[in-house]
Amino acid sequence: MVDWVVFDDLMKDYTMLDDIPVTSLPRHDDYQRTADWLLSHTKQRPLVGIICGSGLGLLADTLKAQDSFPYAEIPGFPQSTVQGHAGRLVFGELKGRSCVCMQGRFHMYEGHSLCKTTFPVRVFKLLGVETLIVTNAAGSLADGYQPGDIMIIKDHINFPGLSGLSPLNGPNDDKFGPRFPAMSNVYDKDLRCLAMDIVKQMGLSQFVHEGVYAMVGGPNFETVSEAKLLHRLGVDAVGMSTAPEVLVASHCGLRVFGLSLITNKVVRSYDGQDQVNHEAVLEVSKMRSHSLQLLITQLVGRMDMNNNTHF
Ligand SMILES: O=P(O)(O)O[C@H]1O[C@H](CO)[C@@H](O)[C@H]1O
Ligand SMILES: Nc1nc2[nH]cnc2c(=O)[nH]1
Repeated sequence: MVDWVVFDDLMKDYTMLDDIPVTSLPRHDDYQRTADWLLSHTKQRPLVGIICGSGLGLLADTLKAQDSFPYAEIPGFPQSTVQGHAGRLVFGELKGRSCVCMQGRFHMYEGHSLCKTTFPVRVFKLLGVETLIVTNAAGSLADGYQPGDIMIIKDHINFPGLSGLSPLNGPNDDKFGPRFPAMSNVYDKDLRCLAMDIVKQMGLSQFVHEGVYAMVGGPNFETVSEAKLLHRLGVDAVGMSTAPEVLVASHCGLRVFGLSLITNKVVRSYDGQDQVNHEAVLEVSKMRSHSLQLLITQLVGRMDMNNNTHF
């Protein structure tokens, strides 16, 4: 079984790809062992995997016929340390469709290596999941966005990735996917169109946008100059997660859909008094998570199954 303590300790000392201790990277067997344990503890056979962002874990509570496992009980699973991330894997049904839901995700700023933050995604793949839905809490840079709005993620800018921090670093495991995966169509267009259709029917068009998410490393929020830079680059919303999970999902052939709940405006002026903080992020997430839950439930109910063009 992968020894995260030893691995993370080693990773602290290795910044160059050449120096990554290859024997410490999780191997296919490590992911498989966790997936086999889960499959032997639940009758659910999920086709949809959902990752809940900060304060958005209530979605998992709406699953029917639940089996749930604290992360601490799952062999090989990392532990979450952030407030608003309960740390449970919940299996169950949404609209009669079998799903598995992470009530709490892992972030790079917690000190996890990126392959650890994305470990569950490959486990999902081995459970039989075809589609990954990622959600997050994010700050907005786009002019028309308000706290409480929802952004369907059209594309992302992965700042850690652009500077060489990728969960796909190290030897490629061809059993999961190719050495050089394309990312130009990573957020599935059909699912984005279906979501927009559902949004119209729910009468939510005024509050829902489609835009570009940027991942930064965190854990600090942005300086004014960083916020101005992100805005100039065409970023609509910024957070500290999601991109690594999406990379790993797409690499192993999962179809991906992503939603950001806008919890705050990123401060772009030196004159304002506003200061973002995690408690405010959680408060807005909880307040508006119901619409996001309804949207995801409808989407799961209406999406094509066994129709994953990535296979
Ligand atoms: O991306 P999620 O996990 O939703 O959380 C977001 O909210 C936290 C900051 O309040 C950061 O972790 C940021 O990434
Ligand atoms: N980086 C970043 N992450 C967030 N998560 C929620 N809000 C924010 C924000 O304003 N900036």
